[in-house]
Amino acid sequence: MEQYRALVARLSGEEVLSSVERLEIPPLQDGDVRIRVSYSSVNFKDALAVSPRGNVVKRYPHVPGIDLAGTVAASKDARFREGDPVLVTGFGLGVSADGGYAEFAQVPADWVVPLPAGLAAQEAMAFGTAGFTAALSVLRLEEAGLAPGQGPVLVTGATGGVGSVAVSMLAGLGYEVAASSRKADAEAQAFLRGLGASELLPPEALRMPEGKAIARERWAGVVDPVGGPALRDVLGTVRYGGGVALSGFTGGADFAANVYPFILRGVRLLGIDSVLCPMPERLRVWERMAGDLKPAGLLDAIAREATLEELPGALRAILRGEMRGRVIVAIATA
Ligand SMILES: CCC(=O)SCCNC(=O)CCNC(=O)[C@H](O)C(C)(C)COP(=O)(O)OP(=O)(O)OC[C@H]1O[C@@H](n2cnc3c(N)ncnc32)[C@H](O)[C@@H]1OP(=O)(O)O
Ligand SMILES: NC(=O)c1ccc[n+]([C@@H]2O[C@H](COP(=O)([O-])OP(=O)(O)OC[C@H]3O[C@@H](n4cnc5c(N)ncnc54)[C@H](O)[C@@H]3O)[C@@H](O)[C@H]2O)c1
Repeated sequence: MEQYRALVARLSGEEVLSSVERLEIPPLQDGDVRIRVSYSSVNFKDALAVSPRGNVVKRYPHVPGIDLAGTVAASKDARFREGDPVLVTGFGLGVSADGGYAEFAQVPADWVVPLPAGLAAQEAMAFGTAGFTAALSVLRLEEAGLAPGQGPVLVTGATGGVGSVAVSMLAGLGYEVAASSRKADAEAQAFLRGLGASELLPPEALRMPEGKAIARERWAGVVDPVGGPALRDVLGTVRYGGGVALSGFTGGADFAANVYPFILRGVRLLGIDSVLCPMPERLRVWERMAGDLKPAGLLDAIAREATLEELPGALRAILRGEMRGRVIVAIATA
């Protein structure tokens, strides 16, 4: 029986411990595709998947990794053939099913996206779920009427995965980008300027004046992977008719808001879900990511590589809010 290397997360008392192990390739079920993984990536959700109270994974041992890119090694679905370059993000990958931190993965064909022309596997994983979420946020804002020239677009959590890709995509499309980050060091500032942000703001600068229910209009649109209580202030400063694409909760899951931005300015709160995004839209988003949404410095400026062995450290760092840009995982086949 052929073996493959994978990062395996196991419950040990109250802790989840991860290490690289050799596993046996299971038989391929009807309707499934076996993928030889070349790259994966690191997302906030991957860190939750190896956290005992992360609420993402229900059973261990488990192979995490919500993203993968590679080639089809075997297929029991007529849509895919051996050698096809493909990618998978979301659905149950790395959550209900073993994920991309492995040399091989087996998934339902319904989860598989053909790698779009113009995108290498490495680039697809420099995007990964975070980049897909940034792209979906931009698309939803465009659908709500956002266009360059309307005023600054705010990106929160701007040095993180979703945030940094969003800054880069928006700047590339010609938007004026204001980047909000807790990281005030020179390196983080240079990183954000390099991605195309023209204004840098600490989270405190987004607060509405004390006692105000709504404040001066500032943002033509907002990409918000941070969420939490600060969302009230963000909503209160969106320009007439603008949208807020809300994707994350690094700042908290709960927020209190009032009705004024919605009923006085027609502000729209746009929920962003990358996980179950239906396949026709998923394919459209990836086409845009291989085209006009692909940042010039995707691999050089935003992403850096890690090995399977380096993953536990990278997962701890993202949970502590220390991530800058994207980490792609190079999966070497033995
Ligand atoms: C890609 C980036 C990310 O997605 S990062 C987000 C990672 N977090 C998760 O996946 C959330 C995991 N779920 C949870 O933490 C809890 O279920 C939350 C959402 C807090 C709700 O808890 P609680 O109020 O106790 O309700 P519950 O667990 O009984 O669920 C209520 C209904 O909601 C559903 N639900 C749960 N999780 C998800 C999910 N990830 N996607 C879609 N639906 C979800 C449950 O299935 C349940 O619905 P039903 O009763 O089964 O119909
Ligand atoms: N809705 C979706 O489909 C979807 C998809 C991808 C990510 N997400 C969510 O988006 C968020 C970001 O994911 P990521 O992979 O980019 O993570 P990341 O760690 O790369 O980025 C998160 C950023 O938020 C910052 N941050 C953390 N706590 C903060 C706080 N209290 N205030 C302000 N900034 C704070 C961090 O410093 C970091 O820069 C997560 O909550 C994740 O679950 C959702």
